[in-house]
Amino acid sequence: ETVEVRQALVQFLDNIYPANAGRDASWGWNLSSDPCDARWKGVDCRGTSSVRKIVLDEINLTGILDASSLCVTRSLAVLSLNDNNVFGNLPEEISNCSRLTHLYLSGNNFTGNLPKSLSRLNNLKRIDISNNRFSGALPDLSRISGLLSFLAENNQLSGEIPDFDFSNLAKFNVSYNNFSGPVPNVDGHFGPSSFLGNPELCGQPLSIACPTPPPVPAPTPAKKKHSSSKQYLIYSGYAILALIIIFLVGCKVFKRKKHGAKNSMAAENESSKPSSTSSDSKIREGSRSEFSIMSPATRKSSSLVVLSSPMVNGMQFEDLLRAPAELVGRGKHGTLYKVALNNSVTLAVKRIKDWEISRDNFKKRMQKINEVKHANVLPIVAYYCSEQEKLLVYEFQQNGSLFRLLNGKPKYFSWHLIPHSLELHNFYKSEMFDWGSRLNVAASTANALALMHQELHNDGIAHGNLKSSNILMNKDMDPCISEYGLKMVENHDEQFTTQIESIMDSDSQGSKKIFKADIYSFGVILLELLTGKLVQNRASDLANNVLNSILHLSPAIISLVSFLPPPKCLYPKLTTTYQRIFVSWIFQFHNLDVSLQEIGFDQLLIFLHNQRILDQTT
Ligand SMILES: Nc1ncnc2c1ncn2[C@@H]1O[C@H](COP(=O)(O)OP(=O)(O)OP(=O)(O)O)[C@@H](O)[C@H]1O
Repeated sequence: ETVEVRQALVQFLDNIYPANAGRDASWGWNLSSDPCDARWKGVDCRGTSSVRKIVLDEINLTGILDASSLCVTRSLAVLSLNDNNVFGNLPEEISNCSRLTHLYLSGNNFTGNLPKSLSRLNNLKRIDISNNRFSGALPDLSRISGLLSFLAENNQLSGEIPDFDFSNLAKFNVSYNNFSGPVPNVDGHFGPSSFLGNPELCGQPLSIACPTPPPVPAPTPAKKKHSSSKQYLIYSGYAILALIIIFLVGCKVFKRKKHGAKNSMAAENESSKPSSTSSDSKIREGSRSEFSIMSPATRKSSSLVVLSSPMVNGMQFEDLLRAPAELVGRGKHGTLYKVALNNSVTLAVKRIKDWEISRDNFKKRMQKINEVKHANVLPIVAYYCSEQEKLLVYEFQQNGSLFRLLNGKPKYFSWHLIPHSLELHNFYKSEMFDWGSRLNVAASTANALALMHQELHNDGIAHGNLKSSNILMNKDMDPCISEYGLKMVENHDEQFTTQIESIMDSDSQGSKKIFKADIYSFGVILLELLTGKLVQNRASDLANNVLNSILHLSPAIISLVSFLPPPKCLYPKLTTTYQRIFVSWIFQFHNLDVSLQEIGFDQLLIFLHNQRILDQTT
């Protein structure tokens, strides 16, 4: 180890076990020896020259955990301090130990909140903080997609239990804390013993039923994130839809009263329409049927445009209004409802929020998008636009999204391409989302994106919000890009844009940025496809775990990714940058210490194969 690491480790031990507290000189842990060569007590370097494990269990440590010093040791994967008397907080700086896979702090006197930064340790597989005095809410550890165990019993933690991915957890225990609210859906994976001793916790698998929530009025934007309960979402979905329906039906009744029967559905027939604005005319020219739900005076501001689609041939707005609707989810840019029409067609209706776009521009935009067809882009079935409301209608895709595929509801597939460990590999083997399928998703999405970009470049319409939940799997399990063009460049958050600029050549201004943002986002999807891990916090995950390591890559290694489809079928700009990211990610992700310069391509493949990293592909 370097002198800097040695110094930092000595500092760490001085803080957690002060020299005057009776520590044994034979332990090493001094500046004159190397932690690996001299085998410092509790240090394991596993045949390499860098510290991988520090295990200091049951040795009466009586100080504080100095994470700033500890995490100078970048290679640290396992930290175990079980059954000591370590006190104070778990510091935010623990997130500097970015390769940490196992964190065992059970049986100490830790106090205070768990640091939010814990959720950035996305290599973590096992966390044990049981039998301490931690308090406050849990950070959102559901972001750590490879987590196998979370043990936090016998603390003073409070708030609601976040929605972990319980299907992936092998061990989970939060008993004897102060958690409140409903137990998240554990899908039968864990019994009551994991939750006992939290007096304000309710719902399955505990025997205390939760109070039934009263029907909730339409939530205001400020309230929207406060509920995590599925039931609440469903109720509020019904409430919102009921309000929309009442509003729209009210408008229709008003229109009928005022103008008599002649206006009621006359506009349904295109030929019978009165003259309208140029944009309305354009829409009719494009073989669409359009009908209004407002009085003629406001018709322009509130019409459902049904685009030509055999699936909903003859669908009328009333059909949409009458059909039962279910709230599927709330995204950053709106709410999605599943609407079942009575002719067994199921639609997805996206209600977009806070999009300040004029009615005409919205229509033109939808029209342009609709003109470009690609088998891997989900077509818009219909749209609706008024001052207050924008709705987009798509065919509902029963097979869910790529996000879901990768994040593992077993109903579909496992999220593991490259198994994190043998146990998980075997567990999920039967329903693997195989490498070939992933390449198909990557190539089809790239081709579709390339075409959309090419055709819509002059109009400045990029996707704007490309991510794995917007890649839907159609009935043949082929990917379809959904919600193309629903976000404009000015809506991008600053951090995201800065991140994009830092990795792309910075020749672009204004609307070009959003095309680059798509390419960046596509890279994120590739990473997720390759690793099976979510890249949720784009800025930090990518910066910390991926992009930094590109700098250390030997160009020869790039050829490793020859298992990708031929470059011509991928979007050309992706080939170099993302292949580099791919390879570096493999190394980062699996904590591999190999000298990239010294190892040849063939050897590398064998090495990765032996490490069970490429066993899907080689
Ligand atoms: N046409 C569709 N068929 C089936 N599921 C869909 C369809 N469109 C979206 N979904 C799914 O519904 C859920 C909610 O979608 P929504 O677009 O509202 O959220 P999001 O994609 O997470 O966020 P954002 O608002 O940023 O796009 C997501 O899981 C998404 O994959």
